[in-house]
Amino acid sequence: MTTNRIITINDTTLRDGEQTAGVAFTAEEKLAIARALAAAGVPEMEVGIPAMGPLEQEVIRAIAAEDLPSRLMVWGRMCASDLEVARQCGAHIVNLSVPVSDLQIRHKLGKDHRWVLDSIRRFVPLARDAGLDVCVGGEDSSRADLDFLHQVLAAAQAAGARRFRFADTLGVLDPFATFDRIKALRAESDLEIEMHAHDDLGLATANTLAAACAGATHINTTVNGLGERAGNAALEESVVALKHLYNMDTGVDPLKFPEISDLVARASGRPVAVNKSIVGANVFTHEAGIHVDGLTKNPANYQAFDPAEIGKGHRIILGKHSGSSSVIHAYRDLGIELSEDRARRILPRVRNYAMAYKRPPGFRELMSYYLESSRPAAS
Ligand SMILES: CC(=O)SCCNC(=O)CCNC(=O)[C@H](O)C(C)(C)COP(=O)(O)OP(=O)(O)OC[C@H]1O[C@@H](n2cnc3c(N)ncnc32)[C@H](O)[C@@H]1OP(=O)(O)O
Ligand SMILES: O=C(O)CCC(=O)C(=O)O
Repeated sequence: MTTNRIITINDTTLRDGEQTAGVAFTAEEKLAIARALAAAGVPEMEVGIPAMGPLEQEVIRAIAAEDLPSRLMVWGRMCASDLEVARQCGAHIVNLSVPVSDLQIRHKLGKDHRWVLDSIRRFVPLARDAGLDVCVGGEDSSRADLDFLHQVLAAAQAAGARRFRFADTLGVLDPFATFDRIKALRAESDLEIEMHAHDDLGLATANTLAAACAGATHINTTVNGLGERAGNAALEESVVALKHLYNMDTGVDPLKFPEISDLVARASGRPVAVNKSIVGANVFTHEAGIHVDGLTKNPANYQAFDPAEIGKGHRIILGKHSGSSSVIHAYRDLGIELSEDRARRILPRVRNYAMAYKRPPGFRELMSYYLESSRPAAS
C-alpha cells in the first residue's frame, strides 16, 4: 500500500476517555495529559465539556492558557446554553453534538428530522460568529438513515461547519459497514469527516482504520483505548497500524507511547493489561520455543513491527513452552555457553519449574540445573 495520506488525530482521552465510568482526572492530571499529548505531536485534542460547570471550564481554560501546539476542541450539545459556555473556554473548535438516528431523535429528545436540521442551521452560524471552528457531532450516526445523514452533512456545510463527526456511539458497526458509510458520505460532501468509534464489539480500531481508508480526514482516539463502556480506538494502535498497514502519517511520535500510556493508566486508575497491543508490558515477550528460535535467527521471523519504534525491545523468558534454543539463550545472558545436548538435559527442569511455580526459573535455579547437568547421569 503506497498511500502516504495524512490523517489528523483528534485525541479525546480528556473527554470521552474521562467518561469511562468511575474515572475522574484532577486538573493537574488533565494538564499533564494535555502536555504529554502535545509533546507527542498529537495535532488536536478534545479536552472537556464546558456544560459540566465552572470547574471543568476552569481546567479547559488552564489547558488553553498553556498555548500548546495542538488545536483544542470542546464538546457541547447543540443548544444555546452549551454553546454559550463553550465559547468562553479558549478552545479553537466546538463539537456541537446532536443525535442523528431516528431512535435517539425520537426516544431521547422527542424531536424529528426537521428539528435536527433547523438546529444545525441555527447553532452552527452562532458558533462561527463566536470565532469557533465547528464540528457537527452526529451522535449515533451508525444507526442513522443514510439519506438523512446526507442531509445533515449538507446542512452542516451550508451553515459553515468545517467537519462532521461520524459517531458509532454504541460500537455496532464492523469495518466493512464503516467503510461503506464513510465512502458514501465522502462521495457527497466536502466536509472534513471525523470517525469516532467505540469498542463494544472489539472493533473500534479496525473501524477507525476502515474509515481512514474510506476517506475520513480525522479520527478520534484515546490513550490505552480508554472511553465510555468498552472504550474508544486506542491512540497507540491507530497510529502504528495506520503507518504500517496503509503508510498513512499522523505526525505522532510512537516513542512517547509508553510514557503517555503509564501517565493515563495512573491518572485513570485503569491499569493496562499486559497483553494490550503496542503498550502492554508483555507484548514483546516470548516464551514458545519455535518463536524464540526463529526470533534469535532473525527478529523479522516473529515481529509485526520493530519494538524499537516505541523504544522497546524483545524479551525472552523461559517457561513451559521453551525449547533448547531458549535455554541456550538464557544461559548466554548469564555468560555461559551451553552445548545443545546440555540444553536439552536442562530443558525438562525448566519446564517442571514453570509448571510448578507459574513463573520462569531464576538465577539460583538455573545455576543449580547447570551444575546438575555437568554431573554424569546416575547408573
Ligand atoms: C454519546 C456521548 O458520549 S455524549 C456526551 C455525554 N457526556 C456526558 O453526559 C458527560 C457530561 N454530562 C453532564 O455533565 C450533564 O449530563 C450535562 C451538564 C451535560 C447535562 O446535565 P443535566 O442538565 O442535569 O441533564 P441530564 O444529564 O440529566 O440529561 C441530559 C439532558 O440533555 C438532553 N440532551 C441530550 N443530548 C442533547 C443534544 N444533543 N441536544 C440537546 N439536548 C440534549 C437530554 O434530552 C436531557 O434533557 P431533558 O432532561 O430535558 O430530556
Ligand atoms: O456527538 C458526538 O460528538 C459524539 C459523542 C460520543 O462520544 C459518541 O457518540 O460516542
